[in-house]
Amino acid sequence: MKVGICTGGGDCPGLNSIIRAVVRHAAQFENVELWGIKDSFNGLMSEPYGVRKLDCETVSGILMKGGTILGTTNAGNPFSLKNPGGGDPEDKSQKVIKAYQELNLDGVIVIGGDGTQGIAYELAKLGMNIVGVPKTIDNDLASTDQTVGFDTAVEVAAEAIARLQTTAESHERAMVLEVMGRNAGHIALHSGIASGAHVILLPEIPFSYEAIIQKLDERKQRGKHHSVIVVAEGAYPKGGEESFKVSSGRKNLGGVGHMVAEELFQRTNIETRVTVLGHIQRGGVPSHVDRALGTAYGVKAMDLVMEKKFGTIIALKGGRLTEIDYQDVAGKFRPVPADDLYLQAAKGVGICLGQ
Ligand SMILES: Nc1ncnc2c1ncn2[C@@H]1O[C@H](COP(=O)(O)OP(=O)(O)OP(=O)(O)O)[C@@H](O)[C@H]1O
Ligand SMILES: O=P(O)(O)OC[C@H]1O[C@](O)(CO)[C@@H](O)[C@@H]1O
Ligand SMILES: [Mg+2]
Repeated sequence: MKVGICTGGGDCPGLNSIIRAVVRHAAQFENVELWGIKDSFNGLMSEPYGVRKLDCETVSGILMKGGTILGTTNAGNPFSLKNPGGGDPEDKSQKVIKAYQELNLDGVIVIGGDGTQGIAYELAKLGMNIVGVPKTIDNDLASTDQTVGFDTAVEVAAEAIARLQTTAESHERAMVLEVMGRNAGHIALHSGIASGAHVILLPEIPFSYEAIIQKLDERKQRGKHHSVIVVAEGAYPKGGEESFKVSSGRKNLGGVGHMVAEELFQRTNIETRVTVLGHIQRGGVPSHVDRALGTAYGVKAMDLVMEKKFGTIIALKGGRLTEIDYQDVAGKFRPVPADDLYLQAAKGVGICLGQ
């Protein structure tokens, strides 16, 4: 059996633990070859193909290494591939299918978030045998309780909040921390609760400045002249819109932290400062949770390949790994639900959610 493996979308801590587990588990079966595909599906569109054989030696020592040894991209949709020379994007999906056939692959393990899995579903419809593994710091993939990478990102954000608490207190400032997560507030919510943020603003709940100011006033009356405000990059004010910034010609969510800080200063005269945590949330050593979860996902992925259960993506549900049909996941996004356990917890301890 010849099996491909790739990582797609933004990188995250824990990807290498999945790759390592797949390769090590594959070695327990006879006649299984693992082929790493470079940079998501790009390795199947390049000439020559960007593929290399993986064995236990190749994956030795990568368990605690951040990033992905296979490389990745979040700008490589084969169905509408940007033309480096300019002009309209082109559909290169048939090139991927041709490579898959020419390489004699029996299946591909696709490790990715919602974007990558959406592409994988379309490729599966064209005849590729695919098993999906959910990863992303954003934790916004439908049907799974936790994606690989989320735990580490929360850990990093929680540490940042804890550090902002002390400097906020010394200077009696409102410190604003902008965290990642695209249009889902999981990172902001979990890290904010974990490190005692006073205000958490999520994309799921359009915020009002009046509500935030009321919270700061209440704190002032209790003799607390500092606060920490965690803002998810996709958050926006009631009746307003999301904020974007352009990096290397690409429009990404970002900028809401500065907007909130400035508006609060204008309205209250409280001194504010902004920290944009950025890609620090995606780099470095994965947490033990992501390393263990990644290993479990990797083993399950290889088992599904051996059982020929293609067209499925793994999901963690109530502490168990199960497989779900691609069609039940693709195109679905998981924001923080209104009845989320952590949303209730935040409200229960009096954190202002901007309402
Ligand atoms: N709904 C979609 N359907 C098909 N392709 C998509 C969709 N959304 C994004 N893409 C493409 O998927 C690729 C990866 O998407 P994205 O950047 O969203 O990463 P991801 O796999 O969701 O992981 P992460 O969110 O952690 O970065 C990009 O090439 C993007 O153009
Ligand atoms: O690496 P890039 O292209 O700047 O993308 C950043 C985006 O990717 C993520 O880190 C993961 O999806 C988001 O949280 C963030 O909005
Ligand atoms: Mg995504």
